[in-house]
Amino acid sequence: MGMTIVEKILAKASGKKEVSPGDIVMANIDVAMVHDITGPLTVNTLKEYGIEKVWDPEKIVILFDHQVPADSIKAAENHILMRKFVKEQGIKYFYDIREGVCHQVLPEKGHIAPGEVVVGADSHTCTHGALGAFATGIGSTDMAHVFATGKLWFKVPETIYFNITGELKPYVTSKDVILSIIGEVGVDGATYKACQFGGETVKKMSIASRMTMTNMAIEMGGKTGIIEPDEKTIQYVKEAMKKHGTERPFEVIKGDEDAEFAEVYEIEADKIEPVFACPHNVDNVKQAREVAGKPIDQVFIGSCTNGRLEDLRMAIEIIEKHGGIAKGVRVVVTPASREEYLKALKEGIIEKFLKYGCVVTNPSCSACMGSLYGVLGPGEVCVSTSNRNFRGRQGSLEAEIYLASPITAAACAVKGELVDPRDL
Ligand SMILES: CC(C)[C@H](C(=O)O)[C@@H](O)C(=O)O
Ligand code: SF4
Repeated sequence: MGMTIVEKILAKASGKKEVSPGDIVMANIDVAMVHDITGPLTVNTLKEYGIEKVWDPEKIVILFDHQVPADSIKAAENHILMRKFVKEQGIKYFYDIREGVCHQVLPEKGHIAPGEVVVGADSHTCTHGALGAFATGIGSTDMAHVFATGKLWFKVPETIYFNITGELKPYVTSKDVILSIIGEVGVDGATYKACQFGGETVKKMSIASRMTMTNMAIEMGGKTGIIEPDEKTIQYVKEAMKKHGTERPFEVIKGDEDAEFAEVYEIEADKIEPVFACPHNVDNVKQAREVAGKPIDQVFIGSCTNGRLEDLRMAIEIIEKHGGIAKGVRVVVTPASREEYLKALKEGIIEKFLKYGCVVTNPSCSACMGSLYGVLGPGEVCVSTSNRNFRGRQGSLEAEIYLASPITAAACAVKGELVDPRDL
């Protein structure tokens, strides 16, 4: 019997010819990432166990993105601890406060390649599956095991295949596709399963749009999200490696023709409409027209889900076309990384956001998780391009968050209320 892409990657990483769902394997890790929030616990756990040297200082990536620049004494202390660790261990790839959100920075700097096993102490590590890697979020203490040994055990997950075909309608993006899928599957419908996205619609998508989809696999319980690598993937990965001096050989792994899936969903792209994930769960998905008309206070455009250049471009186009944002609405824009910020700056996008009265922040997680900027007060309503709308995610437990695409979010900023972008 054939194997899926995930089974093949895990078989290779654990030195086996074949694996099946449910098998327990000990896999070699290619890339291990921690950030400023999860790193300190990993480091302290290593210390507790008396581990003096990490297994490979070139395979660990340490990055500060959640509280940057430090937003409290505690955050500054975490940064100090991690910088010291980086020095002591000779960690080769360390990105201090300036580079942006880990799930954008790792791919753009060439740290992710097809066929690799990537673990990150962050739940949205599944994003990297967009490049054909097996990538999953793990806890800080599991990460200490990885730092010490370079290995981690996995139960080989079953795979759900989402076959997406047909043309997306105007104003409908990959975010509407993934939100619609989560609405159908439910927040725990894919628990411990690999969510594989394929079909002609996915093939046509940019790498950025694909990342938006794999990013949210965890929001339906998925162990990972993954897309088989194609020419676009290989070109993206090679260019990123070349630009940043991270070149290394990699193997393009794809699933077998006769691979077996636990479930197959047939998704017709042309039936998908602009949607919102309504408070307070990601699977509470409604068509934009069903909830239109509700006044909003804030719009957040950014995050590892939708803070890339194409997202910023889509958003500013809508705002510009309609001559600006509604009075009384705050719009917070956070490019996902310094590189994406610079590209947007060069294209004049940042200048336009500023001209229309949006607040543009440094690349970070801040507004996405309500830590430093863009915190919501009781009763406030926010449209966010991020991936979570849980109670209290961006501040007050009494605030409401509606998740949407950058096009829909921008349309809401223009109108000052929830709206379907086609009805502006
Ligand atoms: C702070 C971090 C551990 C967390 C995660 O793992 O996802 C954050 O990135 C988030 O999106 O809520
Ligand atoms: S941008 Fe948001 S979802 Fe992504 S890693 Fe940061 S806090 Fe988590």
